[in-house]
Amino acid sequence: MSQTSSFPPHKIIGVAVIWNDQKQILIDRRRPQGAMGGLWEFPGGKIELGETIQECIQREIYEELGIAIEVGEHLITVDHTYTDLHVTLTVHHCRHVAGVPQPLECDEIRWVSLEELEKFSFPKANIQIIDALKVSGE
Ligand SMILES: Nc1nc2c([nH]c(=O)n2[C@H]2C[C@H](O)[C@@H](COP(=O)(O)OP(=O)(O)OP(=O)(O)O)O2)c(=O)[nH]1
Ligand SMILES: [Mg+2]
Repeated sequence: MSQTSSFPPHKIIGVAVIWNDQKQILIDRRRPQGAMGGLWEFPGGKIELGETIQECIQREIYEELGIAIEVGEHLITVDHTYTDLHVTLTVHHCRHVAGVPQPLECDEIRWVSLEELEKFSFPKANIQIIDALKVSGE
């Protein structure tokens, strides 16, 4: 029998950098319990079987925040290994289209400018995402 599982487990995550018309980005704070509890992140989640990354991002954002977005350009793909988890974060620029964001699966949400991102604590893998955003925003 073939063995396909590995350690640490690998999660493929679609991640959204959602922009509004004021050039602000939507970030959310993970719930205190569980992995990376209390840290801020860009909303997103695990890809499901048969889904494209774009479909995954659109679905996750509707589930987590109740809003409609347009998924745009790819920003960066980050591979990062935490102690017990390997993640591939595929990050796209997105545009807020409709609905008021609600913290349906997180603790808190905020619209922030690119400069303000520095003030929030993100997981380690996000350093590369934030650097890429700064470069693309220059
Ligand atoms: N959404 C998101 N996840 C991130 C970011 N940075 C980062 O390291 N991660 C990690 C944290 C989690 O281990 C993983 C995202 O998984 P998740 O827990 O939100 O996804 P999910 O709800 O679909 O998965 P699950 O808990 O049902 O297994 O990626 C980020 O900016 N946004
Ligand atoms: Mg999530």
